Amino acid sequence: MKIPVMEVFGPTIQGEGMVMGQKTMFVRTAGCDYSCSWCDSKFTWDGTGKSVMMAAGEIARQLEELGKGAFSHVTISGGNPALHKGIAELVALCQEKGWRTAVETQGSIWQDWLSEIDEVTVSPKPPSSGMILDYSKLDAMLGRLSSAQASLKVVVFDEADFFFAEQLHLRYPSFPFFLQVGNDDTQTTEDEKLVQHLLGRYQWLIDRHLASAPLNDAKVLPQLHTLLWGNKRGV
Ligand SMILES: C[S@@+](CC[C@H](N)C(=O)[O-])C[C@H]1O[C@@H](n2cnc3c(N)ncnc32)[C@H](O)[C@@H]1O
Ligand SMILES: Nc1nc2[nH]cc(C(=O)O)c2c(=O)[nH]1
Ligand code: SF4
Ligand SMILES: [Mg+2]
Repeated sequence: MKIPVMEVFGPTIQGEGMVMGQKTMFVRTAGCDYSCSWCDSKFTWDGTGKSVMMAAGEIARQLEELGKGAFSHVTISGGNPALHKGIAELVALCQEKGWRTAVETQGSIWQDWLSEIDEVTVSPKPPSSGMILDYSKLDAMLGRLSSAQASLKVVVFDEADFFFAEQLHLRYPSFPFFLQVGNDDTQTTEDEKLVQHLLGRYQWLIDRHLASAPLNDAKVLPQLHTLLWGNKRGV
């Protein structure tokens, strides 16, 4: 079963969440069941990007060509990769080749292949996104994943988002929990200004976190790739 692929890139470093700093390749699939107001990857679902239908074998070959043997980890992101059943074959192929796998998803759709992923980042969307979380779907997904394998990551832009994060962590206390700085200017090419602005937002999120008892065990992280390369695609 072919997979709609938006881009294959790397090696780069995982700039977010539970394995930040890990050298990894990226496979970015097309399509999303959400439409977050601040999505930094709108081109995967708003019609401005072009996807290609690829078989798992073709994707693996492209990863090998780009990675030139200097990688051992593949991250599948999107859009929502959990829209695509065909990713099962890609995951199996990565396992055969000895590559660890990670996925980025918002937690709205289950696929059996998620059980096979080494690091699943589930990123439920806070109020500022404009999306409404279906807790029953998230309960079901986290019920099928182990807390050694999965983590929760919440992007925070404001107080309401922070409160949402606190409630989420209280509901699922066994899963490692990450707060992530929201990028509110995903269009700008003025990297210096963006970095200064995002570091300010990081400072705000840290200060907010330090005062929050429910989030004592959470970790607060920026998007490292945005600090390094701004809003550039494919890094
Ligand atoms: C583009 S999404 C793709 C995967 C999946 N749809 C999801 O949202 O989890 C990858 C990650 O980027 C985060 N993200 C998207 N836009 C962002 C922004 N403007 N600032 C910070 N993080 C953002 C998402 O919350 C998610 O954790
Ligand atoms: N370097 C890097 N790290 C990332 N972590 C999550 C990403 C994503 O867009 O899903 C991403 C990305 O696009 N680039
Ligand atoms: S769920 Fe992820 S890819 Fe989909 S719109 Fe939201 S941030 Fe973008
Ligand atoms: Mg991204």
